[in-house]
Amino acid sequence: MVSVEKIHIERERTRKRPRLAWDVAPPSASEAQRALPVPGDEGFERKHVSPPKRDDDREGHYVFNLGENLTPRYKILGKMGEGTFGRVLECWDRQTREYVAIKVVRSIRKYRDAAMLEIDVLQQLAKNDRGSSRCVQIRNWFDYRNHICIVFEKLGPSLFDFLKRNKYCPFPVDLVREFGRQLLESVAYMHELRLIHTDLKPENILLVSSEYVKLPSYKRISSDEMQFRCLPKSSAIKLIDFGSTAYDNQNHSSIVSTRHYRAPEIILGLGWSYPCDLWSVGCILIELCSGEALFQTHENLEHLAMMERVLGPIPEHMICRSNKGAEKYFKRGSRLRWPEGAVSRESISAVKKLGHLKDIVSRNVDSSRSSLTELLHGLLTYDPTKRITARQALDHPFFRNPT
Ligand SMILES: Nc1ncnc2c1ncn2[C@@H]1O[C@H](COP(=O)(O)OP(=O)(O)OP(=O)(O)O)[C@@H](O)[C@H]1O
Repeated sequence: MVSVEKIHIERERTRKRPRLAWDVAPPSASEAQRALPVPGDEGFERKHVSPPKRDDDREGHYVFNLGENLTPRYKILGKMGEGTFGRVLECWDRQTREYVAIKVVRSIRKYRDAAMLEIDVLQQLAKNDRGSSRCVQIRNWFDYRNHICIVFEKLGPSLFDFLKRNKYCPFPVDLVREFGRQLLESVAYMHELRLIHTDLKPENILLVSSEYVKLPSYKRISSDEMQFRCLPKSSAIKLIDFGSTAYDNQNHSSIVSTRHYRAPEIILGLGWSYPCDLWSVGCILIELCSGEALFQTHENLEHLAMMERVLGPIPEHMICRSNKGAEKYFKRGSRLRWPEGAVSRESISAVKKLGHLKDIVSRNVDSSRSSLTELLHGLLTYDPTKRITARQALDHPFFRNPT
């Protein structure tokens, strides 16, 4: 069995291409159905023929045209996203008469194997779900022309898509609280099943609905030009992308997570477990409140320097245990080689620009400042053994006593 470790690619911040017109309403169900015969009809398969077999592109992606069939059952309506593993297509399911999102995995052995692991995780999540897991639901899967296809319920835009579309205007703190609560519920659910997501980030948190409202913004550029901001109509979210999910008892690859959301124990080579997801949640909550990623870096030493700027010194006991690769980031055993180890002046000023956690929160949040700061300190605790768990976080006053 090929593990996700083998296919793990250092996930530097490669922001996804924008989803295609996520805010444009899909064609109405009746419109899509009108053109389509009813499943089960005699000759159904003959009517909904698959296109002639074509070569995949150079990266092993399935080549398609809009309006074609992906097996006789699914009609391809559009492309919703793209990731390392494959492309996600919006399709019409002729059998269930619903829109679905189908991840068509690249026809490369390691991605096919990883997709089978993802299916296994998705089935575990579905089996134990009592309706409140807030993890995307798998509807079906099949192997089509050497591409593993995973059929999901169709969701809306990601929180990252939403922020981007809003020109990185932050979400109001009450909405961040709602997102945070649901995100932690899904993380708690996964951890109780002994699963670690390892790739939590705003791109992997999807709004359930694409509906939004457009409100005048309080910031006016000039007297005749009113700024607008969009807010989702519903705060319901679900977690996606279980392609990097690990079982607690499995052998782990040493590097996981997308760079900006990567916990210090991973960078220091100390090994990782459930707490790495909580670190990512901390980074995500700050990003939702401020509109931008907290640790905007592509490099380990700069990343650690940023952490020290926001959160204070890294505990000595963690530095002492760091692996050979991470030793070079420290001098005299326990002090960060900073700023002398910086690669550029820009890097030094990027670190300097960051403030303490408390100041970052104060700059971006009007109410619940102290309880949010306290929660974030719990999530962004360096020592993974002392970091709060998802259940403890859900019990925090930020969620229990909103002001
Ligand atoms: N159920 C869904 N409904 C709507 N859009 C979806 C759904 N699942 C995925 N998408 C879109 O497709 C994109 C890619 O999906 P996903 O992250 O699962 O792919 P991946 O290849 O595993 O990505 P990565 O490179 O991050 O591992 C998402 O960012 C999202 O925009």
